[in-house]
Order: sequence, then structure tokens, then C-alpha cells
Amino acid sequence: MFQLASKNLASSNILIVDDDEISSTLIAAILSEVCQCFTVSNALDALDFCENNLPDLMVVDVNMPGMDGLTLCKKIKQSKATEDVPVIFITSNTGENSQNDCWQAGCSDFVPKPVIAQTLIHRVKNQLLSKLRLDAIMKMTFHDSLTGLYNRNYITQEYPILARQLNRDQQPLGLIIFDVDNFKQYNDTYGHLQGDICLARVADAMRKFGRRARDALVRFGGEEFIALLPNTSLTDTTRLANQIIQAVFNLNIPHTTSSLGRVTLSAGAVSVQNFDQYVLDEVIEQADINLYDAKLEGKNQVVAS
Ligand SMILES: Nc1nc2c(ncn2[C@@H]2O[C@H](COP(=O)(O)OP(=O)(O)OP(=O)(O)O)[C@@H](O)[C@H]2O)c(=O)[nH]1
Repeated sequence: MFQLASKNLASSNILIVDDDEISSTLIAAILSEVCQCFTVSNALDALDFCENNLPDLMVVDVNMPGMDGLTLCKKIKQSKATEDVPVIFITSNTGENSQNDCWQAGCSDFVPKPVIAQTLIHRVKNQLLSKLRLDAIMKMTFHDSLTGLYNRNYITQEYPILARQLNRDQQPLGLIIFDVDNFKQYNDTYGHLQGDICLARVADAMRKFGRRARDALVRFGGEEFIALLPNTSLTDTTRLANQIIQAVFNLNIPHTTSSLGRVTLSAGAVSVQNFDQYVLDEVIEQADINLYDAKLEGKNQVVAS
């Protein structure tokens, strides 16, 4: 996905996982004064929930039929998509061994049964606030403040992990580098502030196209963007590049000093498979050569190889 949202405490989502309906209703009633609560009655439904709607925190009953809370917590911590979601256990076993099992499973905290409302509220609040602060730091570190897209730090960190994974799975990586055409003239004509607004609008149009969870759109430099597309062939990468170019063309942002009369993009696309041979700079360099050809051939188009 091409975007990450920011939240406050009241708009945070927590997922309560408990097979006892009375207990989960009670916990939801207590916590609804802090944040938004969702409930499921078993671990498999919790994992399903996380696939579609990542919670900011989970409150999990330890003893449940089928997959128990400890196993669920371990699975949450093993998955890259969910590893940062704090888990608070609700447990009636507070002996030393049971407490140790909770920590070993990867929980952030636990609350003994019977639940004391104020204790639960404060523990959830503490964990949620830490999570929101972490999210904010991650956002600043890995996102561009003008467009909200990922920044260069993100691609530098993500690429080696992605390359290793794709290499293992024998899957290709599509990469497109986009550049706004005649942007120096745009700034010269409309001013730098209007230039910034233009870049934000272009980014908004582009971000609608990242459909898969690991697709990433990066503001790589001033008026340059990179789309990182795991498991994507050259045909599909080229198709996406064309769709994004068309979407920006359709914005119809006036650019009187450009030959097309509006703001347009050029792009260079590649799809690479054998990652042993490539480091990120080399893949980008290849896409950049194609971008250069797209500019030479008249702009507002993609060249792919
Ligand atoms: N407003 C604004 N302008 C920026 C930003 N980052 C880079 N630019 C400008 O983008 C322009 C890029 O110009 P060039 O690299 O010459 O390219 P171009 O004019 O787009 O020409 P072609 O690439 O051939 O289409 C420069 O004038 C930069 O100052 C930004 O964050 N905001």
C-alpha cells in the first residue's frame, strides 16, 4: 500500500480476543471510553481481522479453545505485518511460570482476572501511547512530509529485505522511476510554493495505484518518484507506469510553458529477477537510463526494458 495514516488515542483501534462473550463485552465497555473496540471470539478470526484491518493493540484472553492466546501472540510477533502490535493478556493464571509464558510469547503487558477497570484502562492507555509515538517516529523517519509518500530512507532500508525475499521465491521486482516534466519551468512560471502544491497533487494521484500490501511509492528526490513493485513482471510494471502517467495527465494541472500545456510525467521501468547481480543503485540506474530515453522521445511516456 502506498500510504500510512496518523492517529490519536480516540481514533485508535483495539482488538479484543476472548471466547467468553460476557467477558469481551465487559472489556469493550470499559475500554470504549479510551478508543475504538472490536471483538472476535477466537484466535483464527483475530488473525483474519489483522489481515484486513491492522489494530493498534490487542487484548487477548490466554485460555481459549483451539489456538490459545499464547500461540496467537507468538504468531502476531513472528509476522512482519503485525510484529509491532502490542499484545496485553487477560489471564487468571498469575503464577511465576504462567507470567513467564506470557513474556516469552512476546506480550507487552498482562492484566489479572478479575479485571479491575482502572488498571486495564491505564495499561491499555500506556501501551497505546507508546505505540502511537513509535508510529509517529516511524512516519517521520520513513515518510516525506510534503507528499506523505515514503522517502529515500524507506527504500534504502526495505530493498535488501525485499531483494532477499524475492530472490528466495524466484520472483521479479518491478521498479519505475517517474519524473515531472519541465518542472523547473513550472516553478519559474508559478512559483516554488505552487510547485510544492503541484507535487502533492501528483503524489495523491499516483498513490491510488498501489494495490498490493508491499507495493511502495517513494519520493526519491525533488520531483522524482519511485514505485517499488514486488512480484511484478515487466508487462505489468509497464502497464502500471502507463496508468499513473495517464492519471497525472488527467489531473489537467495547467503548465503553460510545457509543450503539452499541462503537468505530465515521464517514466523509466524495469523488472529484475536475479538479485544476486543487482544492488539497488544498479536497478535504479537501469530505470534511469529508460527515463532518459522517455524524455528524449518527447516526455509524457514510459520506456521499459
Ligand atoms: N517546488 C518544488 N520544486 C522542486 C522541489 N524539488 C525539486 N524541485 C525543482 O524541480 C526542478 C527540476 O528541474 P530539472 O531537473 O532541470 O528538470 P525539469 O525542468 O523537470 O526538466 P525535464 O526533467 O527535462 O523534464 C528544479 O527546478 C528544482 O528546483 C520541491 O520540493 N518543490
